[in-house]
Amino acid sequence: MKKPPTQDKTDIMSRRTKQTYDYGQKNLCVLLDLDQVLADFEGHFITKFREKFPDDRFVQLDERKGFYIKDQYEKLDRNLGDKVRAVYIEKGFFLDLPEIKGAIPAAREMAAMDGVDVFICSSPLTEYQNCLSEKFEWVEKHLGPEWLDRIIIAKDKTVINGHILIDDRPYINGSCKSPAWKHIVFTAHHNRHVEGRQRLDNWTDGTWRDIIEDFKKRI
Ligand SMILES: Cc1cn([C@H]2C[C@H](O)[C@@H](COP(=O)(O)O)O2)c(=O)[nH]c1=O
Ligand SMILES: [Mg+2]
Repeated sequence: MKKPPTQDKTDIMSRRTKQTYDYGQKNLCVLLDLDQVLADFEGHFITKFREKFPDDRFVQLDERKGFYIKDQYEKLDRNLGDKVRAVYIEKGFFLDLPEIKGAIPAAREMAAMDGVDVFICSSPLTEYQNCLSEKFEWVEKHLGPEWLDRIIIAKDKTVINGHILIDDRPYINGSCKSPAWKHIVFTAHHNRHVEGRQRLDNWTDGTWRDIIEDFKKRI
């Protein structure tokens, strides 16, 4: 465990987070996914897909099943895969994602809680050219520049340290078979068929506070 700083309060790391030092107390480290937890990827996708390809078939949100939109559209028509991809690799797609209702005030309140550190943990598209910088821009625009230091970009979230990961992707696999975090599934249309998981259904009914308080007692 890191030793407490001697006197230098300008140390960059101590400004970034309520840093955990070895004072005998620990902060709860919460990892928040971005797409479909803070930002409405699926809703925005349908809007843009229908604008761009008005004559094509599409999947209503309440018929979504499975994480990858592309896979489900390809089952409808195998030519739709490239069109799906064209929608979310387009410049501006990630920047223009609307907020998930209540997510921004909840993230701010969570980050201000005593004994809690919050990070945004997001996977980029392999076609990163627009997506990567726009994720940073989105966070700056919706949460503010001070959150830029809290962004973790990782293709493989299993290697990231933290106590909780709130993420809509129901199965998060990677090279670490026993990730440090407990996965709380953030409910989305595509994952509502998945059973037997601890969930957070929304940011608006206040249940997120109970989850955080519960985990604070456990660390
Ligand atoms: C639904 C869906 C998502 N993606 C991409 C979009 C994002 O870059 C990541 C999701 O990242 P997260 O950190 O797990 O939220 O996956 C995609 O390529 N195709 C899809 O259908
Ligand atoms: Mg997600």
